[in-house]
Formats: sequence, structure tokens, C-alpha cells
Amino acid sequence: MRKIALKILDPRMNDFLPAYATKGSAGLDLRACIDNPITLRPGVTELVPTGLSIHIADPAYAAIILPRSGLGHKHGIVLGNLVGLIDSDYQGPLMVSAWNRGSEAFVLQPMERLAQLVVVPVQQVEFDIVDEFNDSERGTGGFGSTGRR
Ligand SMILES: O=c1ccn([C@H]2C[C@H](O)[C@@H](COP(=O)(O)OP(=O)(O)OP(=O)(O)O)O2)c(=O)[nH]1
Ligand SMILES: [Mg+2]
Repeated sequence: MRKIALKILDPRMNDFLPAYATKGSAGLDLRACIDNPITLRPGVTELVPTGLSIHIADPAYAAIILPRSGLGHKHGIVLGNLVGLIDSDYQGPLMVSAWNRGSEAFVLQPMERLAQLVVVPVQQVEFDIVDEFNDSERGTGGFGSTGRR
């Protein structure tokens, strides 16, 4: 497995190091490293610290922060930025933008698992400026051009 540098910013996180829940898990759960419960009223977005920072270092990787499906589906707790992107050179605290898109208040408890981190490969590119593209099967068709069925 690939190693990534991890800083523990809050000593409570020593007992909650991010780990894959099962052998096949893609996501590492991120916890709300807060001192007191936070009430997320409907429509509200709060930036929540995770008590951790990572330095991926290799530009061929990034990490994304995704909602947990249970919180999102049952309680409306998703991400204010929809998806968080962690650059390989980012060294600051990992933060989760928690958005209550639901219609009921949600009380976020200290150290509760709030979101998940997925490390993904990234291909950086450079551009080759052209006047015309080579033909492709799709061409410029998009936004439903292939129909619905
Ligand atoms: O949910 C998130 C999203 C981003 N970040 C951190 C890591 C990322 O590398 C950095 C910048 O994120 P992004 O590039 O998405 O934000 P920006 O608004 O473009 O800010 P910047 O000008 O700092 O790039 O913020 C988080 O901690 N949590
Ligand atoms: Mg940016």
C-alpha cells in the first residue's frame, strides 16, 4: 500500500486514526474533530475540522472528500462544496464543509464520522494547441444527444 504523510493536529485523533473499514473499502472515514456538538440547521453549512492534515506529495495522486451515504441519504448531511479536492501539495488542515441540505436540524457529535476521503490517481496534462481535432465518434454531441433509452 502507498504511504502518505499524516499529521495528527488534535491528540484525540490518536485513538481514531483513519483506516479502511473493510479490506475492500475505498474510503477512509473522516471525523468531526470538534469540542462540542454542532447543530446544523436546515440549509446551514459549517466548516468542520478533522484534526488531521495529509501531504500526498506526489502530483500523480490527489484525494477527494465525499459524503457518507447514510448521512447524506437519511439526514441530508452532504458537502457544501459537493466534493472536496485535496491537492497533492496541500499541507493544511483537512476540513469538511458540512451542509445540511435536508429539512430537519442535525446534531453533529464530537468525533462522529462525517465524510470520507478517497485517494485517487491523477494524470496532469499539458496542452497541445490545435485548430481542428481529429474526428471522433461523438464529435460535438453531448447533453443527451444519444437519447434517454
Ligand atoms: O473539502 C475540502 C476542499 C479543499 N480542502 C483544502 C485542500 C485543497 O488542496 C485546498 C484548496 O482547495 P480548492 O483548490 O478546491 O479550493 P479553492 O477555493 O480553489 O482554494 P485555493 O485558492 O486555495 O486553491 O483546500 C479541504 O481541506 N477540504
Ligand atoms: Mg484551487
